[in-house]
Amino acid sequence: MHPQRWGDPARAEALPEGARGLVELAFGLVDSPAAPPASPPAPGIDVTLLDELRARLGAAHVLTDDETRRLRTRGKSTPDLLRARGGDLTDAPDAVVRPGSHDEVAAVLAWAVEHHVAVVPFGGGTSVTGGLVARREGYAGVVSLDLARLRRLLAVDHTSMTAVLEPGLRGPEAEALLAAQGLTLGHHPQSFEFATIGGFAATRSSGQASAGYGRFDSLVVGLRVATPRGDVRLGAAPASAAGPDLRQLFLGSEGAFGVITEVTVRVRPLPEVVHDEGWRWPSFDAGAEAVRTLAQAGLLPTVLRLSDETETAIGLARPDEIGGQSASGCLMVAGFEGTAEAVAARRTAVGALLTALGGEPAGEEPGEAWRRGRYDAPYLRDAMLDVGVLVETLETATFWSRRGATYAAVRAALETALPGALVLCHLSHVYETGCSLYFTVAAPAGDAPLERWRAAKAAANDAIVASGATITHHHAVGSDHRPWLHHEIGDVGVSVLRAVKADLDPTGVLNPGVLVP
Ligand SMILES: Cc1cc2nc3c(=O)[nH]c(=O)nc-3n(C[C@H](O)[C@H](O)[C@H](O)COP(=O)(O)OP(=O)(O)OC[C@H]3O[C@@H](n4cnc5c(N)ncnc54)[C@H](O)[C@@H]3O)c2cc1C
Repeated sequence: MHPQRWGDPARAEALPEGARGLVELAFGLVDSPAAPPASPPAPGIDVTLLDELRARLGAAHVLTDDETRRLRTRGKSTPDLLRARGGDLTDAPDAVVRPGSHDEVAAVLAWAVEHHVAVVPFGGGTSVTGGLVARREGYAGVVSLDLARLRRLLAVDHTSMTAVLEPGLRGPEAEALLAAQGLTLGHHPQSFEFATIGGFAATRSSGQASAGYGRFDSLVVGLRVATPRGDVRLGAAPASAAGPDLRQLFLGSEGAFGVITEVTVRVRPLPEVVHDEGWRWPSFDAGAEAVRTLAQAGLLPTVLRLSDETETAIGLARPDEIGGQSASGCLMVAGFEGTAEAVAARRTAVGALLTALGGEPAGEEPGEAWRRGRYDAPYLRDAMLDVGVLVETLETATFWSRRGATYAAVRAALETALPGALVLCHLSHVYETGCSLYFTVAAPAGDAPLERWRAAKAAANDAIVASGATITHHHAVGSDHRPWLHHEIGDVGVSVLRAVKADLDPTGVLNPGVLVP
């Protein structure tokens, strides 16, 4: 991972020529290169404490060099990138520890409790909500607990169609191990190439094919978690009436309740056929009604996303990448995966319903173009930052009856806070009862981009909670959304979270300042 940009350093690129003209027209171009990579502050932890850990894990797995710590500093939100580009590494951990087993994770937690050191579980480092920035005050130091050595496929049950994965496996690594067994997990968030199995579980991630495969939390059937109070194993059966489902306490717990060391997931056969296609709608409202109808008819494709008018127009301005012939209306992408027979049957049924609802088929190219470029947008964000354009995303979910009001309220909040901004939205992650709304914002970065974005994001968060929607559908709470969580779960909900935290992590060493208000 690049320390100041998204993804593979070899793929860092300047803004493509076609997009450059568009950006210049909309915002102007201001050359804004990143500062040369800075050194993090010297480790602020007593070195003799680290020697204890070295004796347990081996010296090679307790690291304090600048490069290793730089790569474990914060996540990959635009504010994180802006701070890294400006040379601000003040949140760097004092050390990076890399346990190689569940027992070594437990040993690190015992050490942290004994010496009151804050521990930040680290998967792929792709958090966009400040999930990797622990509060430092009052602690003897902060260590990043990197799960990169825990990356095995531990077991496969072909009869029950489950697999046990270690948390440090990145998306492609997990898929490759499963593919060798003829299986797939089907979880493809945009951060797929770098994010990990443990991170997906700890944030309740949702992938681009969630309509067909389900959100990550719905794929999890079992968990093993190391907590400062001991080991927890959950998921004895596919379903259970043995009280509240405690797996749900750890899904989305963002490293604040324990470290997830094994994840048992539901798996599916590798699809025989993958087919993508586009549909055009006269308006976002018309397309959204069609999506609702599909969801409520039980006729969802595997992938389903609908861009609003602005996102469609921007996408269509670069037809080589997103596809389509007309800049008007809204583009829907539908993807189908499965056996040849199942895909054919579903395509026929979905196509008939969409046609009856007024959709116009746009052929395969828009869908195929989306699939080709589905992991590329984050690289474009860096290229935009290089020319002085602030780009960031945010997301929420709401019930169908409030979709229009939430969309309008968030859009208005962003446009008011950032005059001249382009606000794009797509609808994805669809349910019978509602959907998520995913916004992309582009605006001139100006002199104080961090402060301007924070104000805009706060306005959007206020609009989200005022409209009764969730503060996050899949990016998690982290430290960024924490001030808004009580609006969603109320005083009693907050005190339940605090009670769980106090019981599992009585000295508060796990990710302090993240999730729990
Ligand atoms: C460009 C980009 C695109 C993205 N697209 C999507 C998307 O499509 N869908 C989506 O859901 N999210 C998306 N995200 C957000 C992010 O990728 C997800 O939240 C992802 O699940 C984080 O996984 P990770 O392994 O990188 O976790 P990290 O960022 O390393 O950690 C995230 C949080 O989980 C905790 N954690 C990590 N591993 C463990 C563990 N084993 N046990 C306990 N706690 C742990 C961390 O302490 C932290 O609080 C995107 C982010 C970026 C930057």
